Amino acid sequence: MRSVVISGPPAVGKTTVARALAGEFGLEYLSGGDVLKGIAREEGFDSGGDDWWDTEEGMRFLDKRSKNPEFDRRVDDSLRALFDEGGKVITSYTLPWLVDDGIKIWLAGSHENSSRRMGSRDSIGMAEALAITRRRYLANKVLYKKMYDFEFGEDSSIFNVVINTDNLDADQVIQSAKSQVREML
Ligand SMILES: Nc1ncnc2c1ncn2[C@@H]1O[C@H](COP(=O)(O)OP(=O)(O)OP(=O)(O)O)[C@@H](O)[C@H]1O
Ligand SMILES: Nc1ccn([C@@H]2O[C@H](COP(=O)(O)O)[C@@H](O)[C@H]2O)c(=O)n1
Repeated sequence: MRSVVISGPPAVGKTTVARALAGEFGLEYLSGGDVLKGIAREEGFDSGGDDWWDTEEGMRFLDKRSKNPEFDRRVDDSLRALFDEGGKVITSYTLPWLVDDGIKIWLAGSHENSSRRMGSRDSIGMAEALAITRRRYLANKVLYKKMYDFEFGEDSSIFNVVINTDNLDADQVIQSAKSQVREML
């Protein structure tokens, strides 16, 4: 069975959709974030919890990654090999630009909506969530341009499925993803 990759800006809902697709189609769910957290642990960070990326420690690791692309390269190399085995659903910022086959989903959404979602997931205020969303988005954009020469968030032409999540709740996004993926698996 083909693998599925889900990309999109921070806290747009990638994990939520990936888990739902895994359950619906019997795919194995893997998270780029979890692989990267494993590397953060090797680097001495205490990287637990869904909200870790949005903590001060998570931001420090983001700065470290910005200076050293090797962390991200290790994540991407291992995920690429797993993706090519088939039968996976993977959340990854970068994989859609790095693999040829498979189903590529882009979840679009404004920074404001991402921040609202991050705020309720991580129990932080809107202003702080907005600052974190922008910082994470921009740091990744710069890093991927430098590493792979693509413009994260600006080119949806490589995706098989694009869902604008701004006016949809999580269940509506999931239903849309399921019905489109069902046609392509
Ligand atoms: N369409 C939606 N509308 C409102 N809330 C949503 C929607 N999709 C997901 N959420 C909620 O938003 C929060 C962030 O979702 P999720 O963790 O799936 O995002 P993510 O893109 O995987 O995040 P990250 O980039 O930080 O790994 C969660 O609390 C989730 O329940
Ligand atoms: N090569 C990468 C790097 C990161 N991810 C995803 O990033 C999230 C955390 O990263 P931030 O830079 O935004 O703090 C994490 O949830 C992963 O989804 C990735 O997929 N691939």
